[in-house]
Amino acid sequence: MYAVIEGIDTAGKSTQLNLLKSKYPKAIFTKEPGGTELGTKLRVMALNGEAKSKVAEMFLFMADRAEHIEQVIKPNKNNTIISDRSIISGIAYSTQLKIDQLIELNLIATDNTLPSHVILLELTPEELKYRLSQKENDSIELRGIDYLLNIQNRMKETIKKLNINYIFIDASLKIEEIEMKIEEFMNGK
Ligand SMILES: Nc1ncnc2c1ncn2[C@@H]1O[C@H](COP(=O)(O)OP(=O)(O)OP(=O)(O)O)[C@@H](O)[C@H]1O
Ligand SMILES: Cc1cn([C@H]2C[C@H](O)[C@@H](COP(=O)(O)O)O2)c(=O)[nH]c1=O
Repeated sequence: MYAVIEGIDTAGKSTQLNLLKSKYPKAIFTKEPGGTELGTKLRVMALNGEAKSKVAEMFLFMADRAEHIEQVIKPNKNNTIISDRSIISGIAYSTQLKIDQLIELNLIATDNTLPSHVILLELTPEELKYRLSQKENDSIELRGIDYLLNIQNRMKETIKKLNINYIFIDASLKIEEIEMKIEEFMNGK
């Protein structure tokens, strides 16, 4: 199983991943960007806003994704892999290109590898506004609520287009309720 937790910034991905770690002690937990040695450097460059060109920024994330697939996903294909973000974020956050073009480019980066299970934590505008106000925002979060809600819509569209097994969960539910829904989904219920 290659399961990914997706959602815009502050959706609650890390919170749920921490809970999954105790339920799946043998699973490989990984993330994009930054799941490899090269990816750690690319993550800093991408999130510090070093690229002035949006296309250059997109390719930094895509280079991270290609390395992650080769170094982490493919070698562990017979294990349970649970990743914080994936190709879905890659496509959704690259707003300068059309989703169909981005699917083609990203499938080159992933050598046609796709997650088997996608869990999308979906935020309401009110909850997103509140959660962003509670933390220091990085260069992407500083783009604001409308930008992030558009990304969330693009994530949903991308997941449907890629025809992957998915669940959309209301991120405002209680942490334990979300945890239960994720467990049921991963157990195929
Ligand atoms: N179900 C929930 N209800 C209320 N608050 C929550 C819930 N889940 C997470 N939070 C809180 O929302 C904030 C963001 O959560 P978290 O760091 O898990 O999100 P994230 O998706 O990993 O964020 P990022 O993408 O920015 O790293 C944290 O303060 C966390 O405690
Ligand atoms: C994979 C990917 C991510 N992003 C953005 C999304 C977030 O704002 C950051 C990652 O930070 P987090 O701590 O993992 O939430 O990067 C992006 O713009 N493009 C991508 O491909």
